[in-house]
Amino acid sequence: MTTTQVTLVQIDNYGPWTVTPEPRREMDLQTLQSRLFADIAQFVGHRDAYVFFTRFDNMIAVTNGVDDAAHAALQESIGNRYPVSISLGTAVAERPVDALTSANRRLQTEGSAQDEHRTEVLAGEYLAETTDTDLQIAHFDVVDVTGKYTDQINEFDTFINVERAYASLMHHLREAHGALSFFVGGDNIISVCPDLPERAFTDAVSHVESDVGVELQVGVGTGSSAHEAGFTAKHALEDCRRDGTSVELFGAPAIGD
Ligand SMILES: Nc1nc2c(ncn2[C@@H]2O[C@H](COP(=O)(O)OP(=O)(O)OP(=O)(O)O)[C@@H](O)[C@H]2O)c(=O)[nH]1
Repeated sequence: MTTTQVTLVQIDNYGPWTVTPEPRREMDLQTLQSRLFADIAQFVGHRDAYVFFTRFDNMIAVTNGVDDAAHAALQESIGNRYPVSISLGTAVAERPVDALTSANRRLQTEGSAQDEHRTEVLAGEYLAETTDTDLQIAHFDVVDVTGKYTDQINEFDTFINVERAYASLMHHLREAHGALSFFVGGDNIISVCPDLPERAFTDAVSHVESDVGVELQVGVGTGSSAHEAGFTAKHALEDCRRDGTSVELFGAPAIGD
């Protein structure tokens, strides 16, 4: 059984800030958002956690093994260095979407994302201990994106194909299994999953191919932290590339072995 600790990162009262005293230059907002993401990624990455940029004003992190003191330190450091502050809600559940919903609710019950008095909320629960099977992470990518898209058609049309595959996959895994999937650049999608069998990934790949005509491959890993699960998933994806298979589970014997 998986146990996912999710942290919702929300910039406090960001909407009003972006237009006060008048609308701010868009590239200044983009710079702030991407630097904030980079800072948070570096902070949690050093603790073997993952963070995904999602909408940038809200980011979703998988923080198994990261305790309340570390969350408080991150919040304090951002507050000291940025013109905005962040609130953090954390929760633990078997299914990633359930952990996120609980984490989110902790902030929602404290007030609105656009309430100037609701700032630097730090509310949550943290895993007391971790085990090697707490997290299952799947790393998907498009089979031969370079040959089929990048070297053939213009960048925007390549982007449309990758985004359509992402939309199809994220909906399918969210509805069927309560998994959370994130586009992470290039042709890569990382899914934080509950404990799923190989069949679920075969079905997901088939679903995307029949839905939007994009062929995916996926490596699946497990671990006590997002880094550990994600890193084994990357190795499993290398097995797909080497063997021409569409699904590989790290450590599972290959069919025919
Ligand atoms: N975030 C992330 N991006 C990656 C990773 N590996 C590759 N990419 C991105 O994906 C793009 C395409 O690389 P590949 O997936 O290796 O290329 P491909 O042509 O699809 O080749 P195959 O995956 O072997 O079918 C690269 O330009 C990178 O932007 C990774 O591990 N993480």
